[in-house]
Amino acid sequence: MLSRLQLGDFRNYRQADLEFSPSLNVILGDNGSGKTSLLEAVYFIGSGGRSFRGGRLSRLVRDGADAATLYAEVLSDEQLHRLGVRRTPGGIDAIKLDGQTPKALSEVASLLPVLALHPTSVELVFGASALRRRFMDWGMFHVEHQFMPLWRHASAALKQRNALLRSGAINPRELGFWDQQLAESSDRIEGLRRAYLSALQDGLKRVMAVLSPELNVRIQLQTGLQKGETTQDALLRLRQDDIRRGFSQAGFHRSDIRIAIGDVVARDRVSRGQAKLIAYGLMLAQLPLISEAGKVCTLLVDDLAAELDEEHRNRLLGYLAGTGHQTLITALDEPSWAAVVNDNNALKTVESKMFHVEHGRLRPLSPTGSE
Ligand SMILES: Nc1ncnc2c1ncn2[C@@H]1O[C@H](COP(=O)(O)OP(=O)(O)OP(=O)(O)O)[C@@H](O)[C@H]1O
Repeated sequence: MLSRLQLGDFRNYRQADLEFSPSLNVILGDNGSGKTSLLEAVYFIGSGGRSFRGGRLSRLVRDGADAATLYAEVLSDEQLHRLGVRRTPGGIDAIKLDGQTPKALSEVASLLPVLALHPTSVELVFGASALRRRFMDWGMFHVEHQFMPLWRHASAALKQRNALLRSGAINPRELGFWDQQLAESSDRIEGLRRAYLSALQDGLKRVMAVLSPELNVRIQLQTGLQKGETTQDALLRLRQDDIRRGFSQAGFHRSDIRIAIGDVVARDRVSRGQAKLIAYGLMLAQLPLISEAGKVCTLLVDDLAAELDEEHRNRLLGYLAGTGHQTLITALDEPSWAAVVNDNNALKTVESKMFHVEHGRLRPLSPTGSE
């Protein structure tokens, strides 16, 4: 979990220094004050340098500054780690973890599992399959030791096979070799994903019973293979077409999660508000699995009220209050947050810290709201 964060020239922050609560942290501020940017900074560290909002990453650097700097103290496995990152508009140009220089920020992503619950999370239901693959692979990266080496091996095999397909001079024995490498590693990844989704389905049932009991959400791995077919069979079946197209159409990189309400695919059935509850439910269902792996997640919750009616918002807040994971949540001002707490008994007993942000300047508030 995140203990401390210092920002320099990140978005509209010149300088900020915050010490977080291990449970609930409420970030208050008007529109455009810098709430989302703060969550974005945390996400940047935990996701290996990504942002959860669209747009160019070069914009993370404050206008007119040369580089953004982030320093984080992260508690993982009861050890405090110190991480420093510098990002210029061109990319990350320096990383230090406990005095050492890792090759990439993604190498330290396992220290800080972050999940961002924000308005565009609905894309998990409505968007492209790549988002759902990234979603399940994120969970497996954190809970399944075998996953990352397997994924690297499969990615290397896919790259080699695609390069060969495009080379114009295909040696059938070489192609057969990469078929086998890609097929074997894909089948093993799919096996792990299937087991992961099955565990997730159990958790999802419990979360949805709180968030939205009327939605009977079912998830299932879709491999794109025909009935009884192995990945090796599919690669052979699609070989000529793969050669024509110059890429591999079967393998771990083509899987998807089928999200259904009863028997109907969710994207054809649900409203945006319902899709948001399903997406949040899927993310929150990962938390018990993260806990079982001995890790604590940092949840970034932005613009919670958007598209949710009061009842569902309160159900969600009630659930968030009891996860046992660290949460950073945004709200407009103290009266609106006080009203939320007033409606939600579970929030009253959670140990929390509040911060106020105005034009990129942050200050902590005492629990009563006065400075
Ligand atoms: N590179 C940058 N340099 C300076 N300011 C920036 C940069 N990128 C974004 N901003 C500004 O930072 C401000 C904070 O944006 P942010 O999205 O964090 O606000 P917010 O508090 O989440 O607002 P809302 O409540 O409307 O969602 C905005 O005014 C935005 O224009």
